[in-house]
Order: sequence, then C-alpha cells, then structure tokens
Amino acid sequence: MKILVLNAGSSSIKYSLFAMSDRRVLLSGILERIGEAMAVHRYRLRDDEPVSVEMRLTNHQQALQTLFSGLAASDTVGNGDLACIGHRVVHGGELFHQPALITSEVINQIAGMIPLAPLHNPANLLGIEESLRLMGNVPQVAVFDTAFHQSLPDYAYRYPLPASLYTDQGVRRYGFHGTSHGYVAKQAAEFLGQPLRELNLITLHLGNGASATAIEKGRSVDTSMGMTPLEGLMMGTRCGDIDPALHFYLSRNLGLPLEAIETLLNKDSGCKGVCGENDMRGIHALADAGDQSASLALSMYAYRIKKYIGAYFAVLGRVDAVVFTGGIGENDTRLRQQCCDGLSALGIVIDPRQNRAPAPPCAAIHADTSTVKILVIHTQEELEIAIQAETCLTALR
Ligand SMILES: Nc1ncnc2c1ncn2[C@@H]1O[C@H](COP(=O)(O)OP(=O)(O)O)[C@@H](O)[C@H]1O
Ligand SMILES: CC(=O)OP(=O)(O)O
Ligand SMILES: [Mg+2]
Repeated sequence: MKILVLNAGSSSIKYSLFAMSDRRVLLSGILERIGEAMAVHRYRLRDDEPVSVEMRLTNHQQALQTLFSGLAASDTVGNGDLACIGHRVVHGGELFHQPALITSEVINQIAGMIPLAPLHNPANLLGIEESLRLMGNVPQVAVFDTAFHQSLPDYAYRYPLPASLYTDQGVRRYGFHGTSHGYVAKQAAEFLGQPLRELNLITLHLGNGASATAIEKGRSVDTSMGMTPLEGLMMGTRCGDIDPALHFYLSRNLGLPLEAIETLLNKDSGCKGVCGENDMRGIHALADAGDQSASLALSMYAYRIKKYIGAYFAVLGRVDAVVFTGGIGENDTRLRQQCCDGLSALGIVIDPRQNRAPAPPCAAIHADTSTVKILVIHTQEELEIAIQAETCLTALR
C-alpha cells in the first residue's frame, strides 16, 4: 500500500510518498514560492541526491499537476497503486477528534473553520480540492493538527472572556502540532518501554512554529498554542504570548490597520523581530559573531520555553520525561542546554556529553542524577499522517 501525504500552505506544498509495508519514504519534496515570479520544486527520490528545479507555478492547481505528473513519471506509483492521499489540515475545531475521510460535508466543515484559521485552512482546502479534481478516484483523508488536543479540560481550553464568545463563536484554545506531539509521545513510550497511558510528558515541538504540550497519562491536558498558532512560545517569526492591549496601542498610536497588525505579529515578530533573523542556525551564527540582538533572541527563546516547562510541571505534578523535537529541538545542542539550565530543583538535569550528539531517531540526554528523563526524538509528522490515514481507511472497510 502506498500513501501520499500533502501539507499545503499558502505558498508551498510539502509532500511525501510512503510504502506502508515498511514505512519507507519513496519520494519527498516541496514546491515553494507558488504564485511568485519563479517557483522552485525540490525533491528527493528514495536515497538519490536531492534535485532542485525552478519553474513557473501560478497556483496550487499547477503545483499539484507538477507533483502528480512527477509521481507518474517516477516509477514510484503504478496505475491504481496509490491507496490514499492524506492531507494535513491545521484547524479541525471541536468537530474533529479523529482523522476523517474527505467528503463534500467534511470540506464544508473545514471551510466553516476558516474564520478561526484564516492563514492556514484556506491553503489546506485548496490542496484538498485540487487533489480531488486531479485524483478523484483515490480516497482522501484529512488529519487535523488540533485533534490530539481535544482532550484538554474546559478550564485549560476556555479563555476568561464573555461566555458567548465560546458558545456562539468557538473562541477557545485548540492547540496545534498535535500530530507531532502525539507521535513523539508514542515514540517516547516505546523508547522507555512503558505504556503511554501511564506516562506524564512535556513535549516541546520547536520548528519554525513552536509549541509545548503537557501530556497526562498519554492525553494532552494543556498546550501553548491557542485559538490560532500565534499564542504560546516565541517562534521564528511569531510573537507567542503577548499583552492583548498591544493591539489597541498599535492601532491607536501607530494607526496600523488590522491586516498590518496580523502580519506584524505572525511574520515580522519572534526571533526575526528581535534580531532580524528567523532561522535558528543563522541566529547562532550572528550571536557567535558578537551580535547582541541575536544573543538576546536566544535568551528570550529559551527563557520562554523554560517558563512553560515550569508551568506544565505544576499542571502534571509528576513528569516522567521532557521531550525535545522539531528542527530546533532535535538539532540545537546549545538551545536544549539553555532550556534545561537551572531546572535541577525540578529534577531536570541534562548531561552535556549526551546532549552533544543525540543519536536519531530517539536518544536520552539526561544525567544519572536527573529524576526526569530528557529525550530527543525525531518527529515524523508526515509518516504519522500516513499511519492515521491508513487506520482511518481500514476502519471504514
Ligand atoms: N543543526 C541545527 N541547529 C540549530 N537549529 C537548526 C539546526 N537544523 C535545523 N535547525 C532549525 O530548525 C528550524 C526549522 O525546523 P523544522 O522543524 O524543520 O521546521 P518546520 O516547522 O517548517 O517543519 C529552523 O529554525 C532551523 O534553523
Ligand atoms: C500550526 C503551525 O504552527 O504549523 P507550522 O509550525 O507548520 O507553521
Ligand atoms: Mg517540520
């Protein structure tokens, strides 16, 4: 069985094709800068060298056409060989606790969530609609970022706002990156040789977007992202937690319109806002060269993670492991050290030697004296989407 996973963003489409028998990646790639003067298609076939091709891609339909004709030409899928297409959908609101087979009703429901996720769901929907148009004979499944967090208790997901904003408008914390938090939690249980239902974990997904989750007995009980993926940790370009009165200030004193405030907080804040660079490797390079604003960005980034570790410790009472994942969590030795420094009172002690080069996909980096385990786990959101899509289809048969 082969499953194609699509993660359609506003100007890019990431994809991976899996052979489900041994969970091998047959082909993976990204179509970037869709709609700009020149787009680029970067892909990798099995273990071959990565390939990069520049081309014009006016819209998502052209991008998907390129992808599907590439698939047909690559000998990775024969006629009728593709069992399913799994789509990452960022916002599933309160409707979706599980993956869903895509029907016109599901499409309408995802569209109904657009007011809650104006920056994400429209692009996800474009990916779905164009895939249906081009590959209508293949079953398609939506896997939601929010689903894993549907177990949050009401006192964690409600905002202290007039109740009608929740009951009439759905204003509440939903949480995101659920596929990743759920996947690394399962991997942690396997690595530790304990049932997930007995484990309390703090999972830290640190990529371009970043979020922390408190997992009690295998279930998400709190998470740092909110109604949208803007709340919580400081990120590459997103501000994370901020005083909501800032918006009135920006509007009244700087005369910024709503759209400009939205762009400022989502695309020009976070690390980029503080030091002008959003890529963590670039931030370290700047800091190493003596750039004070880059050092400040690193300190702020780690400080805010540390505050969430402390808060979720209080939420969980007992923590079995802290898990680092995502491009930064998996690769950034110094950042992991900075996040754990000074947490020995909580029983969190990192081993600098183990922390230097943790072996993927799963490694322990805590000292012998640490009562809490510290793990570095390679997240595989696309594979998890493929697994969930396969499970969804099997259940329907
Ligand atoms: N060796 C490394 N050291 C520090 N940061 C790294 C390293 N490798 C990747 N990163 C960072 O990971 C981030 C991207 O994370 P990733 O999970 O790939 O992103 P996305 O959220 O788009 O999936 C970037 O900030 C990048 O600089
Ligand atoms: C929901 C979200 O923040 O996703 P990403 O990290 O892929 O931007
Ligand atoms: Mg990622």
